Amino acid sequence: MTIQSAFQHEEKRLEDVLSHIRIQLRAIGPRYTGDDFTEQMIDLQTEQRRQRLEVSHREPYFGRLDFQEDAKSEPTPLYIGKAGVAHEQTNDLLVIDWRAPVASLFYAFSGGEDPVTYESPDGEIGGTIHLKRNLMVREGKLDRLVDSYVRGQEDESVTDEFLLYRLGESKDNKLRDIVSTIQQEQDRIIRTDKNKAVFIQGVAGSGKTTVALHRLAYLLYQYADRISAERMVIFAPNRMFLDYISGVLPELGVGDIKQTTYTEWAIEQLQKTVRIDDNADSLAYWFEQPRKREEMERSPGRLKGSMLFKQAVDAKLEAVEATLLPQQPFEPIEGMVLTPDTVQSWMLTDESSEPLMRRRTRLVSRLKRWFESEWKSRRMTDSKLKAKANARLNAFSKKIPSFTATQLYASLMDDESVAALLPAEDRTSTKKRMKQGTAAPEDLAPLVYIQLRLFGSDQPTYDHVVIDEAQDYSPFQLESLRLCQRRPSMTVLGDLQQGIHGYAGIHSWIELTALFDLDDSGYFELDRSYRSTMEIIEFANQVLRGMGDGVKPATPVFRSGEPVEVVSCEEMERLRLVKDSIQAWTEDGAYRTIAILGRTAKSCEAIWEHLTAAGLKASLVRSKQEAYGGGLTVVPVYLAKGLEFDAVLIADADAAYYGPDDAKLLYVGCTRALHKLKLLHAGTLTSLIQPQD
Ligand SMILES: Nc1ncnc2c1ncn2[C@@H]1O[C@H](COP(=O)(O)OP(=O)(O)OP(=O)(O)O)[C@@H](O)[C@H]1O
Repeated sequence: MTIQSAFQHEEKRLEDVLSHIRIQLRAIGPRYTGDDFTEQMIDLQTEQRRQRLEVSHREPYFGRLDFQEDAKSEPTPLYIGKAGVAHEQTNDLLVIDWRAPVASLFYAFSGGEDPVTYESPDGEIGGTIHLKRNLMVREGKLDRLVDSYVRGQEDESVTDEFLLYRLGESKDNKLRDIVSTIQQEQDRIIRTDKNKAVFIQGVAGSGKTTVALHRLAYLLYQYADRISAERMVIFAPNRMFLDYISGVLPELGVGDIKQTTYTEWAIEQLQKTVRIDDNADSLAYWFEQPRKREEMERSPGRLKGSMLFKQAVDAKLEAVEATLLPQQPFEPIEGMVLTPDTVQSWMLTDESSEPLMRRRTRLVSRLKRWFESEWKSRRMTDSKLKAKANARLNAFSKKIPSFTATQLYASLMDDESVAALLPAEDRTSTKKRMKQGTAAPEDLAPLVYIQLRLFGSDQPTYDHVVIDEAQDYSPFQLESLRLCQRRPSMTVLGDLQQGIHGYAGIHSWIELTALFDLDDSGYFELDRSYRSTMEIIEFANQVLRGMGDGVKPATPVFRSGEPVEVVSCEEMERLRLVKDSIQAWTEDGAYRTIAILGRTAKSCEAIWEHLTAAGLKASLVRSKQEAYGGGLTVVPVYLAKGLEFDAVLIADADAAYYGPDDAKLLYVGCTRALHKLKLLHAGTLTSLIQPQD
């Protein structure tokens, strides 16, 4: 079949499917407006179905796979889309949901005539693949058709033409779904079992964030009867990043997943009993001035985030529990006695896995009930005696101390074990913060952990937790999140090579993976980078080498673009050259998103003022920014992590701004660019970049 006739054939088939979708849309009646609750619920579901069908009507599918099952005599074409569509009468599948087991063949297939298999609910199914076709449908019209594999043709491997086409597109201000081009190594992660803590180490641009979001959509489909979106949570580094990724899940038909930052979540868990210390702007502290590696190693974030510190907290909690109950008997009136052993046994048998303070409350109520029943059974009536007994009961209850998380944490600072771990000034300032009701970022994990161990949470446990940029998390933070799950079900992703928050995060994945049993966890690496052109990736890999031995360079997809430019200038010319470059790029019109990355917030402000004075419409990103609007943005390099832009200009690649310890930061900056990267430097070029010929 020629490409032309294949195109016509697919157009006809598309029209046929669309007509079925229209029939189904027409069959949905008007919306229910009455008061009946059941009807309202049914209406909600119908409305969701209508929305899904409308999306399908615009783009019903993106791929076709001709699969011949072993027992069958000929291949069946399977059309794969974002949502399944069944024939309204026969129930035959016109479109298969991308998350269905058979669709895994579409992603896993790498060419060749060898038999393939997939896991269906009824067991393994084998067969052969005859065709893998990518179809681009926009607003119900077939735009593009690419056969990436045709059985029997000379080149038997799957080609990347369609992927390259997608990667070459320019981006707007939101991350997008990749269902039509998910790669084999990504699909494996997406479809991993629910009951695991999955760790993903991936180079910049390898699709970690995107994969994690697709995994959520997959889990919701695959375990629809066991998990719900309301009991899932995504942790991202800041609000701006959350805004940036906010489009993907709705595109995948998933809503209602809580998206938060660790700080916001922790404050919520602590029921707003603390607020973040305004003086503790750790970003400004660590990034606005050069800081030494050794200082990072001894930082409060590393110390208080460590498992050693958690052990000290655990020991404190155990000591509190061991000494919580008074050693005297409880005797509300003469002769009515409860021995310390009985009180102790009540404390233990009352659901000993329950948080300590809840058990305390339960115990106090039980003492009351016990007294009341003894009083009754002894037929006592003397009201004066009863008042006296109640006073004794209150006095006894008070001897069972109750703590808040902040009180216990503050008192921990006086413990010898902690004195050996934290410097004296840190312990003093921590106590001061607890008194004032404030917390530094590094206090949050221990505080939440103590809170959960003392009081538990008033929220349901999480079915699944996603942690993005997890290299910036401490083991203690992960432990605090583990307390919110019955069994581990997590997707934890990051890149150690972008670990610019070394003062708080991990230096090796073992620090986090070691928290889980081997059977409960999985570890994956993603080495291919999809974001940037080959030239940009090769350039960034060169920066990476500045981190020393053991680094893993990214493997580019074969997408060639312009060479990376490194331009030297005089200091006084810098701002003008930034402006000239940007003007040229905007006039060109090829880029929808452009970023100028400056080393500090201050330098970004100067650039932004200069551009604004020249009449360029740019937005300046600050550390507490909530949204990312796309277009032309000036952003401190340390806030650009996770984002991407069609074109990036690094305004100050000088040796004075990027010292030998700043390789990660510069690497982050370079890898934000999709199609175009330029670096300016005044004076000596940073030693992280080899001078170009
Ligand atoms: N299989 C794919 N098909 C098409 N595009 C892809 C694919 N995988 C990743 N991408 C694109 O690559 C870019 C990088 O993806 P993403 O931001 O998820 O990567 P990341 O690993 O989280 O990056 P970083 O660590 O640098 O923030 C995005 O534009 C994404 O759409």
